[in-house]
Amino acid sequence: MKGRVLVVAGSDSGGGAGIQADIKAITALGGFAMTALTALTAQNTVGVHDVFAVPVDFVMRQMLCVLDDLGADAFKSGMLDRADIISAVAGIIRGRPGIPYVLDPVMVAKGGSRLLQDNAVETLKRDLLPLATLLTPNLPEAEVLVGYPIRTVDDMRRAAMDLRQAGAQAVLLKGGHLEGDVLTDVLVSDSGVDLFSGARLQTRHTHGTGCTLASAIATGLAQGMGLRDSVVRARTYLRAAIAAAPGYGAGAGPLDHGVTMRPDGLV
Ligand SMILES: Nc1ncnc2c1ncn2[C@@H]1O[C@H](COP(=O)(O)OP(=O)(O)O)[C@@H](O)[C@H]1O
Ligand SMILES: Cc1ncc(COP(=O)(O)O)c(N)n1
Repeated sequence: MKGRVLVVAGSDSGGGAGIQADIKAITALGGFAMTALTALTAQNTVGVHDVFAVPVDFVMRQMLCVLDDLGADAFKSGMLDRADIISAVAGIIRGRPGIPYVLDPVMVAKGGSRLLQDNAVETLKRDLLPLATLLTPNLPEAEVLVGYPIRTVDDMRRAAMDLRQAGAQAVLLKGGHLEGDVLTDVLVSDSGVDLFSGARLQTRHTHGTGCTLASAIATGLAQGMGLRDSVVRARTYLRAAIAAAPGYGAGAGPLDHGVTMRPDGLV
């Protein structure tokens, strides 16, 4: 069974987002997670308190070691921190065109800390966007990438189409940051436009939702599922994990990534 996902992202010591969320989500959906760390954050549910950068050569070492030996069925990237890391990661992914790649353009943590340097956005657009099988921006990230405000689902549809024009093969623009009781994610791919809507779960425990969703989708692609089916399963898993959130911490708490492993947790 295929299902090896190589994740390039940062560590969240609080266990709710970043590499920790990625490993948990991939495992919960039956995949095999491998990792290349770009940065370590001292982080909890309240915010990012410190960042320790990993040198770019060591990020590449981690990726190449894994690829030379274990191999991968999908790539997923999250916090890339700096422009030099983005260019290096792009070089490695570009050399393996058959492997699907989910690009989560992480820029700012929920608490407001920057997880990508300002000068790195242009590099991300130029080097990584054209390699993405799927780009998964949230609303603020999509605004930075397209350069105009996004206030409605129609705006989301337009922005997702523009980002596809900019080079991503498909775009899932996530609507969690839009006000309202109903949340809509917009998928634009070569099959057209798909809207996924659902009731907003009333909770403050949404730390790591973006990381979790992108890794869950990458797992589906690694396992040989189609893009739409991967998105549908990932959203079902994400909702179950949000609904079962344990409520840890004083801020935006983590999800229950292990929900699929409980007798009553169905995906
Ligand atoms: N309260 C919620 N209830 C249900 N789904 C949510 C909730 N908050 C976020 N989501 C879903 O989680 C995913 C990521 O959310 P979003 O907040 O848009 O991105 P990010 O976590 O990257 O900031 C999206 O699929 C969104 O629809
Ligand atoms: C290391 C790391 N990577 C990504 C996120 C974004 O997650 P979120 O937007 O859900 O806070 C984070 N907080 N920390």
